[in-house]
Amino acid sequence: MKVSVVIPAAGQGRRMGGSVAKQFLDLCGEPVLIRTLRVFLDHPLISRAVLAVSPGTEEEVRCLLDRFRVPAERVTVTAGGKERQDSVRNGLDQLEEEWVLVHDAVRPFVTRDQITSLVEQVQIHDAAVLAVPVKDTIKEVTSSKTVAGTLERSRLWAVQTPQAFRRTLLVQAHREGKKRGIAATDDAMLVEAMGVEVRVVEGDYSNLKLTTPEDLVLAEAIWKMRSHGYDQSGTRV
Ligand SMILES: Nc1ccn([C@@H]2O[C@H](COP(=O)(O)OP(=O)(O)OP(=O)(O)O)[C@@H](O)[C@H]2O)c(=O)n1
Ligand SMILES: C[C@](O)(CO)[C@H](O)COP(=O)(O)O
Repeated sequence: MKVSVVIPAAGQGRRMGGSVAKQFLDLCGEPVLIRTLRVFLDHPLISRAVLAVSPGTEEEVRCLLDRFRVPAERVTVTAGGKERQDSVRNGLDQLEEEWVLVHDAVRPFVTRDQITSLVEQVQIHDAAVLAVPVKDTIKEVTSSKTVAGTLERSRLWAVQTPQAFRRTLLVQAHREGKKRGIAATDDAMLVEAMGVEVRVVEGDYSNLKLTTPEDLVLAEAIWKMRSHGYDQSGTRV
């Protein structure tokens, strides 16, 4: 069974601020991107990874992989695009494996078991995403900042990555989404638009997407917690 991963890593990190794109920031001694990449390359089910990076930085990223001794023969570096959706589509063009995972470069805390669960589920359902139940009450708000309504929290999940798909399905979903002008914030949205059911696999809240500065503080705490042998619930593993 062949499974590959596309890692969109071409973002600018505008919400994070600073001069260095957040995927290249140091996380306890290694760049975020390297830490994320290692989880997949160390997984027995993952054959290879495609990194979609800012156009023109491909060689710089290859040097970074070399510096951190990432096995280059299992990583293809390609140009990303204007939006995350474009970067993923470009990454997909480099693949031929039957199954594909898509995972944000800035989510370094995905676990081996979560990847295994997604691979198991995608082979049954063709599409599967990692998600956690929402903890806050979510309201729809008008442009004039008044509440338009409150969503039923018991039905709301915060979807993360990895998101796993039969590759041909995701390629078709991206093609149709582009044709229809769908601006998708995740890949599952494009598959849903085709009327295909997407399976939800429960993850955990430590699978943080580094987005704003306070996430860096959380990331360091999560890394240290895991390095000292504790899982996300604080239980010694
Ligand atoms: N054109 C883009 C935009 C985003 N990404 C990647 O998609 C992931 C999730 O995107 P996000 O957290 O929004 O990253 P940025 O777009 O960099 O953040 P911002 O919106 O704050 O600029 C990140 O790994 C980012 O590098 C990408 O590959 N190509
Ligand atoms: C794909 C994603 O991580 C799922 O939660 C999220 O939609 C990415 O959003 P971003 O604005 O591109 O970070």
